[in-house]
Amino acid sequence: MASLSCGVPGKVFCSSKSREGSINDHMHDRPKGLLPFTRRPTLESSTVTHVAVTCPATLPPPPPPPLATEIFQPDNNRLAAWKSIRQERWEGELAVQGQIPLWLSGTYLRNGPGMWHIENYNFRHLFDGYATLVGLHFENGRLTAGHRQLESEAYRAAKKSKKLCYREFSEVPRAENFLSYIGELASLFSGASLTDNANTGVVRLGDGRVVCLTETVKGSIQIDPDTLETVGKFAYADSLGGLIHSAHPIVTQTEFLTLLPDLIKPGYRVVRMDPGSNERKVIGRVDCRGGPAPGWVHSFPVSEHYIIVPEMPLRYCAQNLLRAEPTPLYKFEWHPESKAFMHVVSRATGNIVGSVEVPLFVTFHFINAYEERDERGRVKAIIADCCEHNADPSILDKLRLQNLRSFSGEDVLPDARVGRFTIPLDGSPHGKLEAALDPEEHGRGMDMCSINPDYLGKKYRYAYACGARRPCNFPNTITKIDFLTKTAKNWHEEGSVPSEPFFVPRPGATEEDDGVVISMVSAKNGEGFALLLDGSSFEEIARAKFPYGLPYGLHGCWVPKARQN
Ligand SMILES: CC(=O)/C=C/C=C(C)/C=C/C1=C(C)CCCC1(C)C
Ligand SMILES: CC(/C=C/C=O)=C\C=C\C=O
Ligand SMILES: [Fe+2]
Repeated sequence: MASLSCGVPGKVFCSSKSREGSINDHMHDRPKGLLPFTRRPTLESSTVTHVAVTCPATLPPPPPPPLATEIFQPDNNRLAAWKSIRQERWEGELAVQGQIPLWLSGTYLRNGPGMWHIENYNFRHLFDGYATLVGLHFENGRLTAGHRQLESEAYRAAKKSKKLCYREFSEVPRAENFLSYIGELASLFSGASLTDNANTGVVRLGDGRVVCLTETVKGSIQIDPDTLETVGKFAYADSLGGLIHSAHPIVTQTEFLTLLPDLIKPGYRVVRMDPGSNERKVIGRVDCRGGPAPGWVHSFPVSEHYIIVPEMPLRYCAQNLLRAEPTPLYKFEWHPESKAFMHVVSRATGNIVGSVEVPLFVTFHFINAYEERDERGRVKAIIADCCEHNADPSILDKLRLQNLRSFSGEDVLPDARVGRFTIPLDGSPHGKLEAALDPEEHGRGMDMCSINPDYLGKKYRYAYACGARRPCNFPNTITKIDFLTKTAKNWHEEGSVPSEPFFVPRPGATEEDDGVVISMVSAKNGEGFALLLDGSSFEEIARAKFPYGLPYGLHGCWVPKARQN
C-alpha cells in the first residue's frame, strides 16, 4: 500500500486504491554497479483516486528495507531530494515544533520538478521533472500543508501514453521513424513539441491570479493557491508570439515585466503586462552585441527606473535545440569570444540608456539591482547582483540527476560567488564584475536567492540564498548575506538539502530583515520538513515535519491571507 497518512489528525487525501510499484531497475542514468535508490510506484500506480477522509494519528510506514543486493549508502540513499514524489497529492495539518509567529498569515507556494520518471524511464536532468507544487498554509500559529502535481498537457500526455510526448529541458521524445522526425522538426519551430511543464516557479500577479511558469511561453499555467488545483492555461492575449521567455518575470502589485529572447534576429524584447490583463506590450528592444544567438536569460534584474538586460556568453543554440541527445550544455553553447554585456533600458521610454561590456559570467539568478547617484542626484551607475558561477557553465551539467544522486563525499560543487556588476551610465564602454563579499563566507556556494520584496530595485542590505558546507555536490546551507558588513550567517544540518530560502516581511516592519525565512528541507534520514528562520537572528524558530520526504523544489511565492471585511 503506497498511500500516505498524516502525522497528526486532520483532513487528508488518502488513496483509496494503490499498489506498490515495481522496482525501477532500468535507470539509464544510474552509475554502473549501483542499484535503485528507492522503491516507488510507477506513474500509473500513483494516479490514484483520492477521497477526503479523516485519518487517525498514524505515522507513515517506514521506507522499505533495502533489497539484499542493494548497496546501502546510509548517507546518500535516504535523501528524498532527488527522488520522484510518490503520490499525486496529499494534504494535512503538520505538527509544529517551535513557534510560528502569529502575524504569519497566508500561503507559501513552492514549485519545482518533483517527478523525474515515466514508468520505468528516468529523466536525466533536475530541470526535466514534472512540476510538483507544495503549499504551506499558515494561520494562527498553525500549519496545514500539501502537495499536488501540476496538470500540464505534458504531464497528462505522459500519464496517458506512458511515454514522453513533449520536449523537456534535456529530454526529447523519440522519433519513431524518419517521417515522424521531420514532423517533429516542424513542430519544434511551431512550438507544438515544446513542453508546457511549468516546473520552475510560481508567481502571484497583482490581480491575485497565481501562475506557474517555466521558460516556454506555453508553460504558463494558472493554479488555485488554496487547493493547488490546476485552473488552466494562462493564455497571453496579444500577438507577440515567441516561444520562450525568462523563467523569472519581475512581478509586483502593479506590473509583470519579462524578456522575450529573439532567436531569429538575436536580441530581446522587453515586455510589460498590467494586473487584470493577459496582454503583454513591448516597451523596448535590445539587440545583442555579440554571438550568433541571444544569451540565456533565466532571470534579469530591475532598478527603480531601469530594466537591466543581461547578455551572457552562454547562448541559446539552434543546433542543440534540434539534437535528440543532449550536449554537456544542453540547449546552450558557451561563446567566450562573443563577450558579455549588460544593457540598461529606461522603464519610462524603452530607450537603451547604457550598454557596456562586462567580464564573462554565468548566472541563473539575479538577486537585485539599484541605482547609484552622484552628488547632483543624477544616476551615475546601476549596481546589479547575481549568483555567479565564476564564468563556468559546467554547473549546468552538475545538475544532472545522476550527479546529484551519487554524492560520494567528494567536494564536486563548483565555486560560486555573489557577483556584483557596476554598470556606468556615463558612456564608459566597460562595466565591472566583482565578488560582493568573500565567497568563503558562504562556503563558495551561491544560488537560489531571495530578498525582502519591499527592497526590489532599491539599495538593500540583505539577501538570502543557498550556500555550501564543503564537501558537497549541491548547495546545502541557507545563508544570510549582509552586504554592509560583507559577512554571512549560515544554517546547516548535516546531509540535508534546503530549498530556496524565501523571505516574508513582518507587516509593519521598519527593519529590512524583520520577518521570517521559509525553506523546505529534504533531510538526510529521508524525511522532509518546513523550516522557519528568524530573518534577523537567523535562528530557527519553527519546523514542521511532513509525513513523507520532500523532493527538491525551485522557486516560491507568498500569497497573503485575504483580509476579511
Ligand atoms: C527548471 C528550470 O529552471 C528551467 C527549465 C527550462 C526549460 C524547461 C527549458 C526548455 C527549453 C526547451 C524545451 C526548448 C527551447 C529551449 C529551452 C527554453 C531551453
Ligand atoms: C539549483 C540551481 C543551481 C544550483 C547551483 O549551485 C539552479 C536552479 C535554476 C533554476 O531555477
Ligand atoms: Fe530559477
